[in-house]
Amino acid sequence: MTILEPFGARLRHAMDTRGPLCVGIDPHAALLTSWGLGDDIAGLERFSRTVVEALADRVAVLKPQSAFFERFGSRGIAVLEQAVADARAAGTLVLMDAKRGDIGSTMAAYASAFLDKDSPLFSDAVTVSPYLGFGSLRPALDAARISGGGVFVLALTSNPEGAEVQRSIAANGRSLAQVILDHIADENEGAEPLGSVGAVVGATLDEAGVDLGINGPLLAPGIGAQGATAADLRRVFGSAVADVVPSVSRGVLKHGPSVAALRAAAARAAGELAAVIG
Ligand SMILES: O=C(O)c1cc(=O)[nH]c(=O)n1[C@@H]1O[C@H](COP(=O)(O)O)[C@@H](O)[C@H]1O
Repeated sequence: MTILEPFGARLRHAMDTRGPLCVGIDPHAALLTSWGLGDDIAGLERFSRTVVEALADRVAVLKPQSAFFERFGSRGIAVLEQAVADARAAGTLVLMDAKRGDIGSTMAAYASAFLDKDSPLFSDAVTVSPYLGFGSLRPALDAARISGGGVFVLALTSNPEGAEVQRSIAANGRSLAQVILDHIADENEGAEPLGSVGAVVGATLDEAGVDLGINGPLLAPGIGAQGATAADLRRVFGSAVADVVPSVSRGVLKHGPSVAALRAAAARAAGELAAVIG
C-alpha cells in the first residue's frame, strides 16, 4: 500500500506550485442546460469529464459536490467515482464536498467511504459538519491520519443563515464557531508545514470575528456566484490569508463547455487571487 504524505503537506505543496485555487465540480441542472447537455446521466458524465480534463492538471484542488451526483442515484455515484479517480490521476487533490456528520459509530462508516484507500470514493479530503459535537468527528480525524487524508470542518459557512447557529455562544462563553476552530487548532498542533484538518470559513462574511490561527487550511467558498470577490479575502482572513484555499464553482463553471474557456476562467480567478494573496 502506498503511504501518502499527510494531506496538509500535500496541500501546501500544491498551493505553492499551482496557486491556492479550488474549483468546485457542481453539475447544477441549470449548468448542464447552459452547456447544451441533458439533465441526465450522459450530461452529468460529459460535464464532469470536461471539468476534470480542463482543470485537473492545473488547479490545486477540485471539489466535487456529492449532492449533484447523488441526485442521479447509483449511476450518478459511478460518475462521481470516475471523476475522483481521473482527477487524482491527473495530479490534483480531490476534496469531496459531502458535508457529512453523524454519531461517531456512523461517522466511522462515512470515514471509510471517503478516507479509506480501498473505497471506490477514496478522496484526498472530505468536508464534514461538526454540529453533532466535534468529538463525533473522531473516526474521520483518525481515518484521515491513517490514510494521509484531510478533513475540512464547517466553522462559519458562507450562507446568511449560518450565523444563527455558528455565532451563538457556547457554554464556555465563546462562539460556537470559535469552539470548533479551537478544536481544529488542537488537532493541528505541531504539524508542519500545515495541519491536515481545515476549517470552512465563507468569503462572504462581513468579518471573521474569530481567531483563525488553526495551523491548517481555510477553505473559503462564496467567491463568484454568492457575491464575494478575491478582494474580500484580505478583509475576512487578515494575516491568515496565506492559508486560504479560495473556492469557486459556478463562477468558473458557467464558462463551459469549452475546455479553453474553463481554463481561461480559472486562470483569471487565480490571477485575481494572486493579486490579493501575493
Ligand atoms: O463546504 C463547502 O464547500 C461550502 C461551504 C459553505 O459554507 N458554502 C458553500 O457554498 N460551500 C459549497 O461551495 C460551493 C459553492 O458554489 P458556488 O456558489 O457556485 O461557487 C457549493 O458546492 C457549496 O455547497
